[in-house]
Amino acid sequence: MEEENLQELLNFIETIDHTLLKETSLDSVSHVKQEYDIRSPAPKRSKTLGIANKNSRNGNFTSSPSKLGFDELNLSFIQEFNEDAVINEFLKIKEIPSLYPWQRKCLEIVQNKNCVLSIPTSGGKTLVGEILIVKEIRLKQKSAIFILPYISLVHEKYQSLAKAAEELDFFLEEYAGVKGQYPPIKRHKNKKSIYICTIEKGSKLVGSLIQENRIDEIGLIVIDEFHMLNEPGRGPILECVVSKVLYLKPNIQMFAMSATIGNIHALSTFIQGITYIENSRPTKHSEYINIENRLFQSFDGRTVSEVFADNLSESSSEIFHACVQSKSDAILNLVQGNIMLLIFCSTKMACNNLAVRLQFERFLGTKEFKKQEKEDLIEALQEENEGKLCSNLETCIRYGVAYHHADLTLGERRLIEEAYLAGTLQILCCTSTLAAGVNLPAQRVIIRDPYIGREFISLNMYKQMVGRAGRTGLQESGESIVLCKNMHDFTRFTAMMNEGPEPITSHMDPPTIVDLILEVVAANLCSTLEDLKMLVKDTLFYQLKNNEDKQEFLDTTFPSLVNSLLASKGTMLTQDADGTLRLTSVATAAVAAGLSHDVSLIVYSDLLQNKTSFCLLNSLHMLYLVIPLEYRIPSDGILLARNKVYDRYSKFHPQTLAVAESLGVTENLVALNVTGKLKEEKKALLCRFFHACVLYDILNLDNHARVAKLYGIQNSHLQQFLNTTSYFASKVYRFCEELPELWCYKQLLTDLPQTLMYCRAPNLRALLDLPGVKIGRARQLLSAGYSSLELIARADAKEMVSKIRHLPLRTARGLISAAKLHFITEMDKVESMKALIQSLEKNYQGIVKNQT
Ligand SMILES: Nc1ncnc2c1ncn2[C@@H]1O[C@H](COP(=O)(O)OP(=O)(O)OP(=O)(O)O)[C@@H](O)[C@H]1O
Repeated sequence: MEEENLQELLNFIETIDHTLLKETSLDSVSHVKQEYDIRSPAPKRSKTLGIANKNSRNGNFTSSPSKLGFDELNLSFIQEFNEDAVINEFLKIKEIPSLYPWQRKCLEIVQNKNCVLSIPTSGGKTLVGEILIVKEIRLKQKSAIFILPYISLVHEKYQSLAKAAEELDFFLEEYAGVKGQYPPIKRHKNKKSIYICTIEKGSKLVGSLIQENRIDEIGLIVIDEFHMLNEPGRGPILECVVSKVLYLKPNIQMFAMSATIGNIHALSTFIQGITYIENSRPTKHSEYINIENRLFQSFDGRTVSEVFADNLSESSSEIFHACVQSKSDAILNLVQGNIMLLIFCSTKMACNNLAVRLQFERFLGTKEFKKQEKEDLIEALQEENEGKLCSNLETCIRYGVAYHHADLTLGERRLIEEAYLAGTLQILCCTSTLAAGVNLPAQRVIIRDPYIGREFISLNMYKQMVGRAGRTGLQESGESIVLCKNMHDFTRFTAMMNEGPEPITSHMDPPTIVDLILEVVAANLCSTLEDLKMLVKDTLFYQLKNNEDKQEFLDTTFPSLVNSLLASKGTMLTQDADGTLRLTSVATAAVAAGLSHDVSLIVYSDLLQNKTSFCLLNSLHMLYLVIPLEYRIPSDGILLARNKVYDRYSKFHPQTLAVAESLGVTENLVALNVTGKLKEEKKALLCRFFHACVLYDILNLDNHARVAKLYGIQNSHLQQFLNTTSYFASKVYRFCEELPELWCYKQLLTDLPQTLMYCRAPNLRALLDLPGVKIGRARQLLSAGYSSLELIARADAKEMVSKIRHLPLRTARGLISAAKLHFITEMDKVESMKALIQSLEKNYQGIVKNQT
């Protein structure tokens, strides 16, 4: 018993964030708690008061009679368990006056059922998901998982829920990028958590909870953007989450939200729930299409009718004038006035060119508007980028215009988004990345031409873009205009509208279904072929087949797929004599690391191969191991300029040259690379090696801009490369942890993921840990005196805004709440540790007593 406790204590101590312990003593934690209104954990709730328990899924939340006398009852406590009170409390925190009628109705109908909610973009669906989560935590005392498609949205959600978490006393746990622990930390004092996850992390989280028999800690899974099922990469992972939960049949409600989709009923059949469709939007949206000097309007989102001079409504007259009556380019007329405008362009280059062009069209007075705020933004952007800022962007900003696309770093994009929201910028020329990943509103949305790159726009993406027009709380109405350059585009576009939303398909075909098989065998959900067949029936992939194909799949395709996993010399699965399926050690490691089966095989053989010739002269070979697969292929990933690579090679330190030599990278090869006359295999070797060199230089030269210049890489691409590599390194590390034959790598890779993640500014690591804080903002915080999370948690939002240039009040409040939450989470760890120490002491005293 003592040994177990001791081990538990040691494990626990391992999980403690050492930086925090260094930074914050126990005393200072309690100090912050007393002085800065960090709530103590809620009193433990007595079961005798009839708090909903496991059986509450049937929708009955009646309290069982209290064993306490009336006098002892705390009335506010009872109110806390009243559904309306909980909703109102949450709405108050979110500063939302009341629910829309459809939201109230939806909450009534959904109750404990699985549901797919479909409503046009910005209709208010996320709020319904959030209320369900808060109800789950407050009324049913269960934790909840919130799955979102992008890291940026996870950060946004974290910040928007931080205040509620602080006031309503629950934990927010971030599962995105390198953040998130599996299985999750068991929280002390019965406090519940909202796990805010990306799709991949959410799937792993659910898997780990099933494996540890802890899945009943979760009462609700909310999935935003459910139509992501349609994405080849992440769709199958999302499908896996749902199928695992359905197969297990735990007491978990699933609430999936989506913009309008074609086969919504197929999706609600898939999650074994109801469909809730709402077609109204809280704000009015006028939808226009322009072709040459003609204007069309759609009133129902499907059909279009032409707008003529004699049937102009008040709202359409300005657009009509801009597109039809004026002789100049429609876009130039549409950008006049002081309105919030998003202009979607098909390429990054088109965004840049348009932004530059528009600045000349803006009337001179715009330069004076929010002049100081614009200068502050420029300074913040320079701070983000080691003092540099593209001169075009700088000039555009002075006219209230900016571009926004993937060539900007995440930090730059965030600063531009904040400036737009604060009204410092009025026009953003952006690519589709903004429509999918960020919640920015607009009074007018213009689609410059209906393409994304060279592809014709999809209806789903179009709806996402125009959904930004007219957001609740900001404007009463919004308008969108698609500018078609020729009749061909116009016909194609209107035909697409007419056809209506595309149906969702499943991408979980046989190669990807293997990962599901491995996951469920690892989690002990399925152990025989028959179990697996039952599970497969719970996939969308299976359900979308016709009856004949379903039978063929179950009888032939699927069994032979499982057999192939057994047949390949037991690489992934083995089978006992009684038919029980087991994972091989490599497959177990792949599941633990979150690597797909095919990638894990490549990584495994690569690691074994490198073991025999590992060069320890410096860290270059180690970095070479964790280069993500997409950066090992010359045509993918960041393209390193060939001549720059040669220059860099010629200046390498002899030790680096020795590592190169040991990996087969010779001077001859690098010279041949300049001519481009290399075999694919050799090109791949150089591509991987020089990507490792980029990392090596970043870690040693400590100047990102210089490294970017040395290799001819864009700063934003360099940052993306670092993030991806850091994430991949964390997977490789986890993979090695599971396999004894890879023990040496485990020691070598221990700190690498974190080092890569924070290498741009290791001194800012604590600040960068706050969701959504990028390097520029962290530097600003530091120079304004907010050098630690403790100082941020203590800060006053208004004072912070006055000290930091270009910091919206909303962002400051979010930062302070997030910092406080950090301390609340750390205090929980400390309290668990204290409880463990007390139990150890008690046991030890017992032993001493027995011995004497
Ligand atoms: N009942 C309400 N009253 C006032 N504002 C609301 C209400 N419901 C939602 N909102 C606000 O409307 C905006 C859009 O709401 P929400 O994010 O829930 O919509 P959504 O349908 O999820 O949008 P998207 O499709 O972009 O994800 C938010 O700013 C939200 O706070």
